[in-house]
Amino acid sequence: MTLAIDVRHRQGAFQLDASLRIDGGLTALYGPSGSGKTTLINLVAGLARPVEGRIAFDDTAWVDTDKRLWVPPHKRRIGYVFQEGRLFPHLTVEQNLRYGMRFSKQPVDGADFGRIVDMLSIGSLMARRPGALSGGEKQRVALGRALATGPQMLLMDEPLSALDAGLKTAILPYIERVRDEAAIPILYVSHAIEEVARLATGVVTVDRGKVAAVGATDTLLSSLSDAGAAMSPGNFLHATVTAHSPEEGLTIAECRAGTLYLRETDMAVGTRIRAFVPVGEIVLSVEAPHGLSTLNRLPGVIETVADAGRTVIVTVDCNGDRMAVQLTRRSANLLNLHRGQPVHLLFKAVSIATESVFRAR
Ligand SMILES: Nc1ncnc2c1ncn2[C@@H]1O[C@H](COP(=O)(O)OP(=O)(O)OP(=O)(O)O)[C@@H](O)[C@H]1O
Repeated sequence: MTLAIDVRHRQGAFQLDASLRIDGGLTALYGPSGSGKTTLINLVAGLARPVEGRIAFDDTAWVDTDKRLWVPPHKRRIGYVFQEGRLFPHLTVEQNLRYGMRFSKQPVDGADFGRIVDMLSIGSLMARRPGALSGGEKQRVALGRALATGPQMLLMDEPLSALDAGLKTAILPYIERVRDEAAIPILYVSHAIEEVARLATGVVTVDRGKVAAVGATDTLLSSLSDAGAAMSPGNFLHATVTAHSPEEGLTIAECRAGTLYLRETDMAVGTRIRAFVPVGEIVLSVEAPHGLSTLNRLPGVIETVADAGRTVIVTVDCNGDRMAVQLTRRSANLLNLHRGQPVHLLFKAVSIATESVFRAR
């Protein structure tokens, strides 16, 4: 499946000019506040009409201003999950789940309904009303309600931003399951880099109403480091869990760059993981570190030193793992950093969020 978007739109002083193609998997729309992410998915959903342009899902055009073609939202077969669940407070979970199905042209059948309920572990909540659900449970039900309509595409607009860190971590595996099992494309708006790093198979970055970059998650989030600080991008390290130290609350893993010390996870020894290390969390040292509490110490050699506005982005080859580090210009000047220089990259185990360490796909 392919969603092809080529639109121009105006909202007050804001102009959106976007042209992109999205294939299957979970595509994150990522960018600063006010960049136009919600506007873009509202255009896809049919909640707004572009001033000019075309949006097509495979061979079906949903909007084509040249041909005066407009398919209303309910005929696009899109499931929509918002920041706050927007469940009907007076209906039970089951009634909420079945509500959308009544208005859908192709709701799921009984077997698929059961699969959705199992996939999201909401079977035990069926008789409750939304007021008796936690924030994370509400979002799982909202996701279930969207899936039960039998959508051909799912739009999720910052679905986790109202949840605290613990609830967020708890719901991420469910979104991964939907991504991997529901086999429909998902367009997912977020400005939380860890969420994008973990969930997205592809990323579209949006900046001031324009598509800035499109690419596979690992490649794109790593290369964003060259684009500047505003996005707070980071590095993916691929590693294998080698041990746990429950008394210290640590999980230990090996990657090409060296040994990683992470907050304790429940991933078994031997599990292949990806850890997302934000550029801003890394300290660069030109000498072997002594007397520091920092557990993660990866040796490497500087590859590039590049200006990024008021800061400097340094890329370091750590035995084949390429890591980007963000420094102030003053630090870079004081250390006289240059290509080929041996350095050490340091970061604390606790600076890597639990949700930033996940199973490799
Ligand atoms: N109805 C409207 N009338 C005029 N301007 C609007 C309207 N709705 C949104 N805007 C403006 O359009 C721009 C894009 O908004 P949009 O909600 O798409 O951004 P966003 O990237 O989703 O931001 P956030 O991450 O904060 O949700 C913003 O500058 C916003 O102020």
